[in-house]
Amino acid sequence: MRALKTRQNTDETNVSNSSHDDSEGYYDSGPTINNEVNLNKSGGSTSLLRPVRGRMGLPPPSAIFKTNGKSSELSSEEPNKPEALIIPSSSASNKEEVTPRFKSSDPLANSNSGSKNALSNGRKEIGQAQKSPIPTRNKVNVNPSKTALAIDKMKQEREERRKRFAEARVQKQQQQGESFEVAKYVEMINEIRSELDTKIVRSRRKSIGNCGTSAAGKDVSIQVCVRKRPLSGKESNSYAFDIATSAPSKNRSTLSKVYIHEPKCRLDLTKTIETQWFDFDEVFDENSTNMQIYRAVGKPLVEKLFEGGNSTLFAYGQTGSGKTHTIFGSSGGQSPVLGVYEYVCRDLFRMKESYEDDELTVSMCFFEIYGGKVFDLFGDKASVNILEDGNGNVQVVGLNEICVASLDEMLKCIERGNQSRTTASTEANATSSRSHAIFQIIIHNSDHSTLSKFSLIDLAGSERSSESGSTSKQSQFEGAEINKSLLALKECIRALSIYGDSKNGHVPFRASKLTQVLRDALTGPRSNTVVIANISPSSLSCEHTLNTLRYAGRVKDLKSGTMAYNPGKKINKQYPGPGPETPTSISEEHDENSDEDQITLSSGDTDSDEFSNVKEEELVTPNSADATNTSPSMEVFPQRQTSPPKPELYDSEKVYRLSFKQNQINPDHQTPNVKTFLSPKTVSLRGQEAPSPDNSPLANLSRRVHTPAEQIREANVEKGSTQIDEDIKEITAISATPISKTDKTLRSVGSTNITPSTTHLRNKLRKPTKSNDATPMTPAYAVSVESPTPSMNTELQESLDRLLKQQAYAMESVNRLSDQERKMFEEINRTEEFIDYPNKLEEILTEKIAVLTAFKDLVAGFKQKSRQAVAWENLRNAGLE
Ligand SMILES: Nc1ncnc2c1ncn2[C@@H]1O[C@H](COP(=O)(O)OP(=O)(O)OP(=O)(O)O)[C@@H](O)[C@H]1O
Repeated sequence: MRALKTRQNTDETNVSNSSHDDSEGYYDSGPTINNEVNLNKSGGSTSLLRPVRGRMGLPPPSAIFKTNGKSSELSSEEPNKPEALIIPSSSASNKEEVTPRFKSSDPLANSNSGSKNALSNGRKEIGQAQKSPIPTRNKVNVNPSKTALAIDKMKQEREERRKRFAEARVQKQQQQGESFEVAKYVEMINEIRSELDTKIVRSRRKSIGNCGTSAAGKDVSIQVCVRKRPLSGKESNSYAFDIATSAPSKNRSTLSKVYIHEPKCRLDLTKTIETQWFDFDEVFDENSTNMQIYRAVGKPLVEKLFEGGNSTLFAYGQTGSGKTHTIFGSSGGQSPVLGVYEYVCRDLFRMKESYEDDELTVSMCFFEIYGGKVFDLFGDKASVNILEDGNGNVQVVGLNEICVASLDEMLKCIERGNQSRTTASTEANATSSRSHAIFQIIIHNSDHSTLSKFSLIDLAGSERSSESGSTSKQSQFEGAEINKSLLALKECIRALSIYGDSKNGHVPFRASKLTQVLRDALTGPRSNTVVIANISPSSLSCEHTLNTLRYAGRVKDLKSGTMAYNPGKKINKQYPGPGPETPTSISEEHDENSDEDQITLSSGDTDSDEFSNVKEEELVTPNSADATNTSPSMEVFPQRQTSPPKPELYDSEKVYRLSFKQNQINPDHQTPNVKTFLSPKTVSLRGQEAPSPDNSPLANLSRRVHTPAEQIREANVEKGSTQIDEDIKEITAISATPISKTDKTLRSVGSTNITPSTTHLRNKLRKPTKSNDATPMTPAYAVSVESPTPSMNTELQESLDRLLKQQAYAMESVNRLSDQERKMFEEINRTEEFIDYPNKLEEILTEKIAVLTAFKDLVAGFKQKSRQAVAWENLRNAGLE
């Protein structure tokens, strides 16, 4: 406080303080007298000198005063001689400003601190004047003292601290909310998984082996696999949870499945899990290793090389899903992980040795496609061109092709090339590949002709621009290029699966550099392709995971060949209902007219009896050893499928839904191609007698699973209901009785009669009622006013008009709300689906309360006005106005 006061006084006297305090801690030593600044501002000459005595009775030090540039010295040897202040003669205001503080000839008589400070300042000024004989002119620089600065700093720190605490509190609340939601979702997913454990339906492959036959009669082999990586630490920390369940096939005669449990939040804030499944040739879970993947899908490709077939293995998936980890391994972490490429190289050299007689030679090239350009990773990232020769063969001109004689040599070269890759750190991945990397191993015959080619491709991540978190032009350009090339690749693969090769139909290889360079790898006489769709299990990446699986599904979803099997459309036709002989009850419509059902079996696959194939379907347990255990429970997926399949869902894709509100599940109500997946809890509920004869949605509220937020909401609704009842009572009490009867004064000027049709209003608020009750609410209040005097009449009439207008508006709102309400109940009755009634009711009631409160205020205001009017009239009558 003292310091502040000092500062205040300092300001008043325009003393500019220096930086350090005196011994008392609130004086600043070394002030510069700026009196002259203030004084000289007025432009007048010095006309008044006022005495200021030193504190503690000490004689004031001598001081130098400036009067319009002239200085005069006061001697300290004259103690009674007053110190001087300079007041410009021409400024009366300045005189007044300074005079009161030095009015008393003895400043010690001034007991208030302000005076003391003024005195002190005066002394300091003088002292300073001694120290600084030549004060700076026109310098207005009020520096706060150290203490004041310290206080300011403390204040600032305190505010920051509070802000931090508030933020932490909000964050904690959010986290608690999130963790609650996560726990609920995880619980539901686990419930589904436990069901799946015993009831996974596995589709049988139509052919065994990799080869199929295209519509054009060519051998086509495309295998599509899915690899799920483990949840990363970063994802776990951000409340992500595992939404992917892999159900690998136990034998090669059945397809594997991957289930994606998509967390959903409906408009009414209900949490649901929608489970979709996809069939693939292989599904690798989070515990699978690169070696297992190589053994399952890589090794057959290497073997094919020595038979003269081209092999291509590429990893596709969103950024950070593990493509590079799969193809090139990871060098980070405690133990480096070998990529599939290394296993390929090892096996290739091992197998080559067994072909000694053929004198095969191995060469390799490594390049990347970045931003639509090709760069040689074995040639210092030199840009190379892609050209087509006269035969239509694609040549990468200027690409280094290194001949290698040993495995070590090969691995070293690859490592060097790998280090040249374009990577960058993005939000999703610290070492994100920004390009498609293509590593090719070429096996030459002894006459240097090419026997076969193995292409290992680490594709750039899909969804690049959104995932990278960058909005720069560069990243957008990268994203566009990547997605363009990925789309082109998919289209080429699909076209190849139909036509066999580009001679029988158009295969859009020229659509991108990626497809151009992969042309010969994909179109060789016996080309074999394996697509590994890498997925992240994180709930935060659900959308991307589904996109990846759809992409992979499209690649797999061929009209002919190995992957042409479409279980979704065939099963139901063969198994119309559950029974002891029927192993599954998945209900899907069989479209007999659809061409897509005509499966061309691969060579060697003689099983053309689709019915018998379906019979062999198994129910297997993904996590148990007893993979072929058939389950008699056929009622898991109820069969009521009369509508056509949902168009946006792919054929191989199935959807289940598990609702958070388990008692609301109606198994008979299904949207097309969507199954309600019943949890055990639901089943038991359904098995019981109806818990309440009242089937209204309100009756179901008590049986719901409530989140804390919902409980609060419901409490509010209850509060709202009570309040609205009270409001109605109050309005009724206010307005039902004519004011003229209750107010004697008013009777003398007229009467105001407000009659609300409360019964009607009550009925409206007491929904639910019959859905056909569409009678709109008529204005419920009739107000009439009579006033004896014309002046009163005008005034009253005006307020009455206003009131009536507002009343009409209020009634209109009530009517509108009632319609909404009615619609809501109609919807509930029609769909029998759960609708979060409390939320909507709360909304409606809140609005109604607002309307009624406003109306109540209006009535009160009007009554007040009427009373005033009456009072004025009485006064006027009494002649007192
Ligand atoms: N199966 C797995 N097991 C353990 N860690 C994995 C697995 N798959 C991926 N990872 C880890 O996840 C991170 C991202 O993987 P990776 O770099 O391979 O992703 P990517 O799909 O190549 O991404 P981008 O497209 O951005 O290059 C790496 O740290 C990697 O080690």
